[in-house]
Amino acid sequence: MHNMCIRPTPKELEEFGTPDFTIYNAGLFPCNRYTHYMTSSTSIDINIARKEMVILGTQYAGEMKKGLFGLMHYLMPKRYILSLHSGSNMGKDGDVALFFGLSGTGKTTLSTYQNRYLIGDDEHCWSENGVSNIEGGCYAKCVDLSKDKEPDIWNAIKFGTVLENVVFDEHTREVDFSDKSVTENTRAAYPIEYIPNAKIPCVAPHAKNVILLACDAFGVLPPVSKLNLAQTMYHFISGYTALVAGTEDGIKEPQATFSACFGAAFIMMPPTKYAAMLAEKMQKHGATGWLVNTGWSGGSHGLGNRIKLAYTRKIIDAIQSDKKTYQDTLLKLASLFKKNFDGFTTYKIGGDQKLTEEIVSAGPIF
Ligand SMILES: Nc1ncnc2c1ncn2[C@@H]1O[C@H](COP(=O)(O)OP(=O)(O)O)[C@@H](O)[C@H]1O
Ligand SMILES: C=C(OP(=O)(O)O)C(=O)O
Repeated sequence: MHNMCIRPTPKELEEFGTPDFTIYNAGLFPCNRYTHYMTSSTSIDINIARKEMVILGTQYAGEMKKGLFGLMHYLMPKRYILSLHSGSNMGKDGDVALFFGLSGTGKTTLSTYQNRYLIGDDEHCWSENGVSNIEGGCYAKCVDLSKDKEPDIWNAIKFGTVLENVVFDEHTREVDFSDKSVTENTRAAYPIEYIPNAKIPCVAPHAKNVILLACDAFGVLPPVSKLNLAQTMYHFISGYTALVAGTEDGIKEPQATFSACFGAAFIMMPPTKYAAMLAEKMQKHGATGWLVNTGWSGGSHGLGNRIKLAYTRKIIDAIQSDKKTYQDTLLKLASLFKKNFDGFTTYKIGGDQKLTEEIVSAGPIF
């Protein structure tokens, strides 16, 4: 957990005073499952008034960071700051992208990219001043991690990184990232500065692209869709993905799920409150919404394949590429179509003029 927090300097520690919030983690000690409403031997309890969180019956580091994230979803909107379950990165020109998505949809993988500055992989705030990371580190899934596909995450696994639930050879200490015998949810927790192009401090201007990630297991969602503001809100409030084997226990086959604001477990107020704040910020700062499918194509899970990471990266590159060149080329080609078709508009196609008009209007509209 220390790795994933913003660590105070020795000077700041001297003047630290009383903590704002205290986590009591007794992960080895189970909760009493016979307590009213308790469904397992694991419990995570937050008392906002007492500013305390108690964790029982789980040693998963994710509960600490995500527990505090829930708290931020309560505290930040009260200060008119929007809390976001998203990754974020920034291009060389200062263009910021947010990657919303449920666990396993690609927030960490896609925000960590050698061509762009990493702001953070999971928990952000969007205020009047721009986007900022809540955390000081990343929590990457490392099941089947490979140097070729995710070089930055691979290289971040060095002295000082904590590997959780991985299996390794006790003699050589070599990790087998393909071994899922403890769980599929193997993790690497590292300070954000272990990613070479992380932007420190992790603050950035307002977002230009809001990318909603969905890992669709039905194979019907297009790889990418451009959304207008209303569509962005629709998908933000819906929070669709397929749960894949990984973070949540008991998921063997992908299952469709909807989790409001891509974080139903963390939000403390009605989803529409966060959606209204997001809409206002997107409008004010001219951000464009996108829905990117990082799941299956060519058929549902079992028939088709998961879209290759390299293709998703190219799609996201294209979203953020020079839109002016694209627009100019589009207009050029559209005018060639128009010029060519002008020759046909003097003919009557079919029985009456109506059909001709319909056909002409089916061409490019400027
Ligand atoms: N097309 C794809 N886009 C993004 N991730 C993919 C893709 N195909 C496979 N993956 C894998 O899916 C996982 C995504 O996990 P992660 O980035 O940690 O998600 P999140 O941060 O949203 O929980 C990684 O293991 C990644 O290698
Ligand atoms: C840490 C978590 O988030 P993510 O899987 O999105 O990294 C989690 O959901 O347990």
